[in-house]
Amino acid sequence: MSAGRFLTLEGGEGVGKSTQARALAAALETRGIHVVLTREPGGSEGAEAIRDLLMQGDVRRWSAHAEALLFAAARADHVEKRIRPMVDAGSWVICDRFIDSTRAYQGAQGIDDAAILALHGFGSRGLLPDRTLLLTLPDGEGDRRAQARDGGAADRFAARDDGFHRSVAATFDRIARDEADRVRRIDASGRVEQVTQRLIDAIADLLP
Ligand SMILES: Nc1ncnc2c1ncn2[C@@H]1O[C@H](COP(=O)(O)OP(=O)(O)OP(=O)(O)O)[C@@H](O)[C@H]1O
Ligand SMILES: Cc1cn([C@H]2C[C@H](O)[C@@H](COP(=O)(O)O)O2)c(=O)[nH]c1=O
Repeated sequence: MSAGRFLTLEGGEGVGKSTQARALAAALETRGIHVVLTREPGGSEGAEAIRDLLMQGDVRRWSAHAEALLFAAARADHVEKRIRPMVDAGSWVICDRFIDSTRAYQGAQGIDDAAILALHGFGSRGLLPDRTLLLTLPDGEGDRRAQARDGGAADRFAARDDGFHRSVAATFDRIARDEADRVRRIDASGRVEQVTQRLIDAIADLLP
């Protein structure tokens, strides 16, 4: 049995993470790899229940600190109940968002990066992906795609202002610069199949 792998897709709203997670899963399955597709917040029964708490309601429903704890709790359950067991069993787990989203989004609300990583160390034993694929688009393009998809109905996070989303993008960029071994920036413009090929190129060294 070949080794399991843990891949994450990251980026701002509407850049194509869910579309590419599905396309990458299909491409890997054609190579005979067993793939588990999952997402955050959510991915296990307990984490999906926490997702409902996080995604619904007023923008100010939770304090920034409470929100960071809820994301960490959801991830701890997801990692223990689903991600680690599936990777240990030899599957490739593709997760739509993970710890870097917390660093970017909760970081944009003033939560310190070191505190987020400390919570991750405790809750999820510091699990990091084998590769993180950071999808990038020119400013405003992801928003346009998301609005075309949602018809203007935004969740608690997407509804925040441009300054918030600029801060999210800047943190993703910083993480990609500082952790270049793990994180690859992927141009998400062009046709879906072109973007998928860029993702495959960015994990070529991990393929069996
Ligand atoms: N390469 C592409 N070109 C044009 N449209 C695309 C492309 N990839 C995805 N889309 C469309 O853009 C919209 C957003 O894509 P998707 O839902 O995959 O993004 P996302 O990053 O997962 O969004 P969110 O962060 O809001 O969950 C969808 O309507 C999708 O069909
Ligand atoms: C994992 C994670 C997510 N968020 C935010 C980012 C998005 O606005 C939503 C998730 O919506 P999606 O359509 O499922 O991508 O939640 C966050 O703030 N912190 C996190 O750790």
